[in-house]
Amino acid sequence: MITFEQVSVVHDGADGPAFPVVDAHIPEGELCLLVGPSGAGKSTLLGTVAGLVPHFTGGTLRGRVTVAGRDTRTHKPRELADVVGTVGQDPLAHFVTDTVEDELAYGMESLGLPPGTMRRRVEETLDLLGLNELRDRPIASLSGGQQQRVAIGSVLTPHPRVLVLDEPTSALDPPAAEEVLAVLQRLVHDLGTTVLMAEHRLERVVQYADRVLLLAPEGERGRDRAAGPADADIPGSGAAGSATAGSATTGSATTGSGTSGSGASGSGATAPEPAGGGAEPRGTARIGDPAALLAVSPVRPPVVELGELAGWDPLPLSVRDARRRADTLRRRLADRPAPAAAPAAADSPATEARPVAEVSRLGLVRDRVTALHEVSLTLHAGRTTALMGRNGAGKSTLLNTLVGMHRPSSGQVSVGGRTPHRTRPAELLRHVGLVPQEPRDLLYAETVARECRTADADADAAPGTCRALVSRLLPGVPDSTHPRDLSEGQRLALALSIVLTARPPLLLLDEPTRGLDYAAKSRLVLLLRELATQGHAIVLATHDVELVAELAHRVVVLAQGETVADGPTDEVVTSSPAYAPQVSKILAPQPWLTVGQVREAL
Ligand SMILES: Nc1ncnc2c1ncn2[C@@H]1O[C@H](COP(=O)(O)OP(=O)(O)OP(=O)(O)O)[C@@H](O)[C@H]1O
Ligand SMILES: Nc1ncnc2c1ncn2[C@@H]1O[C@H](COP(=O)(O)OP(=O)(O)OP(=O)(O)O)[C@@H](O)[C@H]1O
Repeated sequence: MITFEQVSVVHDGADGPAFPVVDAHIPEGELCLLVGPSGAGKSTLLGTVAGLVPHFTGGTLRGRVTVAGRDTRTHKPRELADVVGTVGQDPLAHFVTDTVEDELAYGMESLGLPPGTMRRRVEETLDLLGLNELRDRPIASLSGGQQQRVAIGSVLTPHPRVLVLDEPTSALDPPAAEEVLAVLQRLVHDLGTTVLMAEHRLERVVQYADRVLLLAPEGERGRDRAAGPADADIPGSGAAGSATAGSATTGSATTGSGTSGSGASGSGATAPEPAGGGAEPRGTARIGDPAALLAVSPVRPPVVELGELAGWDPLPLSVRDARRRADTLRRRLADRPAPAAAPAAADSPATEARPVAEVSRLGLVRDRVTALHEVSLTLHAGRTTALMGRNGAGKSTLLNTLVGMHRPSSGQVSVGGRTPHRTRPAELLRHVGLVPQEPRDLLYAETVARECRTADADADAAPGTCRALVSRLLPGVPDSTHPRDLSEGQRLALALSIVLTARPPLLLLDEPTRGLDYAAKSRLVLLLRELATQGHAIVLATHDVELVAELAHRVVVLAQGETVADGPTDEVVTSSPAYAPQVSKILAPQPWLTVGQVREAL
């Protein structure tokens, strides 16, 4: 259904191709997961399928991409719209109407479907994605996750034969992500829809994949692991990876396109070329069986890391697979001391008790929607708090209120002794910094280098401070690129670095791991732990349960604007399967939450 023949793309002004050569076939009725590190070229490759690359983005496309027999170089996106539905990384950029219901109907209207059919599908989709209550709402007033659901719904209603999805669950709460993936699986199984999807949170999606397209040349795994000192702490680093590498290379050596979805099939057997910035593509991408390719992938979910640590062969892809094999590991762990209650930084007694912000009975009404109700919270220096809860629960609203973007409707907010909405921004900057859900909102300059210089100057930091932070979080972010052209993960790394340059005593991060691969996430964890030990208070609004398990001392769960749980991380995350990290689900009732903790205990 989708065929890539010797495909590569060079962006205008780039000194080399955006990804390794892709030569692969994805049969009808399969879900193919596109896997690769941040900046590996996943979005670019997806763009070639919908015709966005090169028609909208410029750049040079080599080779041939066909969808349902149509060449995407000679067919404009509009001429592919009846076959391909696309959800990009930034739903706001793609909305064409103002309200939820209109947006769901828009694609069908353009295709001229009968009104009765449109009506029925809009209703079905509103139910399927839990959007019924929001049907009349202006899209601009929705939370990030609510918008992402609308974007997904709007491509489902025309029933395209091919769906191209770029991180479709990145802003979704864990139960919503499961619901969306179940819907996609039903389309694949019952209607024969073909899905090509990029996603960083492999723990959410890999068990649904019929095959994996790995956008990292052979040998990349070894290089990635050996990269830098920060990588020492990355789960699974070390020599074990090479032991399983053989099984997957066998899988990728056959050519052709199987239709069964079982076993490895595909192409990519040509000898790997050295990676690097030259004009030649960096090796060849591989397509095949998910387990075989994840064994050699530079990015792998915790369940695979745990499987490798325990020596399981084949490696498990789902919690269920892993639980079946976990008896021996549980016995080995049974007499080991439980991990320390706070999984992150060591407490420093000097800073521990000092509150840096106080929220007291905060209420906030926005356009008649109660976004927050009677929320009380004290944030202490040196502590990391995770804010969790379903899409629309009020997490972003709370963070935005702490930086003065909203005036409380009731109650009080105080940050560093100031009332945020009455404090001048330049003054407030010295007390609190926010990395917003959409990092683009922070970026104004023409190049990465200029953003960094401005950040250093604004924060009175030594020249080079911001740039060093960017490189530490995500090596390889180019200096001269316009922030608009960065990959999602690169843009986030830049926005984070800008805020961190000012070293605010209270650091707020709204969904800080969207677009970040596991290695970048591990580096972020190290950096934030370091800041917590130095006495910064950190609040993360996130749906990433694995990040929470690694980092947070405390978890606060919001539901419909109210606090419904507030306690130590291990207690809160294990009390509900929706918030439990993979390791905890596999080893429950034992207390381990992360692969790192298990490795240390063994
Ligand atoms: N229009 C452009 N001009 C120049 N370079 C670009 C452009 N678009 C993307 N790039 C570069 O191409 C590379 C691949 O970007 P892409 O967005 O495809 O990666 P990705 O795998 O989707 O990353 P992420 O996981 O972070 O979303 C990056 O280095 C990015 O900076
Ligand atoms: N401008 C607005 N007008 C009306 N309601 C709004 C507006 N902005 C947000 N809301 C509503 O306030 C509630 C809280 O939104 P908020 O963005 O804080 O949620 P969230 O917990 O961060 O969600 P997500 O996980 O999806 O990012 C939601 O019901 C949202 O639809």
